[in-house]
Amino acid sequence: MARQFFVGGNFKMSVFYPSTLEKGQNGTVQSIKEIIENLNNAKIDENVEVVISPPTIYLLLTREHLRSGLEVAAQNVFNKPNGAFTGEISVSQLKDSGITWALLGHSERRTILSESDDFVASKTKAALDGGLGVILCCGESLEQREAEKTIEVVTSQLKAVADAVGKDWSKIVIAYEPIWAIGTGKVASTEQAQEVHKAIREWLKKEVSDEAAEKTRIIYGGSVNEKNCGELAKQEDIDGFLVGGASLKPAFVDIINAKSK
Ligand SMILES: O=C[C@H](O)COP(=O)(O)O
Repeated sequence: MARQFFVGGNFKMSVFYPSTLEKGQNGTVQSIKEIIENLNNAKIDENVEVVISPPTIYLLLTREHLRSGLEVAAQNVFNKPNGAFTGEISVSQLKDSGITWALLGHSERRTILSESDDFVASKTKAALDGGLGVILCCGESLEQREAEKTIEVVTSQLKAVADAVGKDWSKIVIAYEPIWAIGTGKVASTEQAQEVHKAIREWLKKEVSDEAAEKTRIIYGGSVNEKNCGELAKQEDIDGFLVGGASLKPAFVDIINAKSK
């Protein structure tokens, strides 16, 4: 069964857009409007599922201006339904605002904010229970890769989620993002990426179900750009991309259309 190609744009804290800003600045309301307008006017392959993830403060603005058919993801969500949790945002608040996805387990949150596998898993469960789709990130550090622990690290991150959510992975998209490739310009080779994606699919088959292995989209993230996306998109187990820096540039559209180029 063909899996629908999926491309996510993770803006992180930035809304940098080359035509409006100097590099290093975070961007403005005007910058995000410009990015959205570019996407709204672009010719996008209708077979691709596109989800963009702006900083929290711009979620509503993005949803309001982005054309229908393109979805919006929060870069985080809390694992409790309501209460006194300063600074957090709930699943129901996202749903109420028309935000249909959450991006969870990004390595920047795992490392800088010390999010554990179990915490990521509990947030994934809360998001799924509340009806959101989840882009679930996993990936190894350079040290772990050099110690040949890549598959062990990635599958243990995924196992924590399987323990929490069980067998229904229909609303999870797995983003494999080797930490050493994020924002470094060092993209994983097509062989390196395909090898890990294949191993993740085998893990899904063994630990979750045949159906999850067959249907779950496994996307690649880490220095994806308009030049390297074509070869990566041809790999059997690469079902799309999670794009950071390049999602803030007009060429993001070329990455979205990588499969049909
Ligand atoms: O979530 C996206 C990844 O961290 C990749 O970021 P990057 O494309 O800037 O390397």
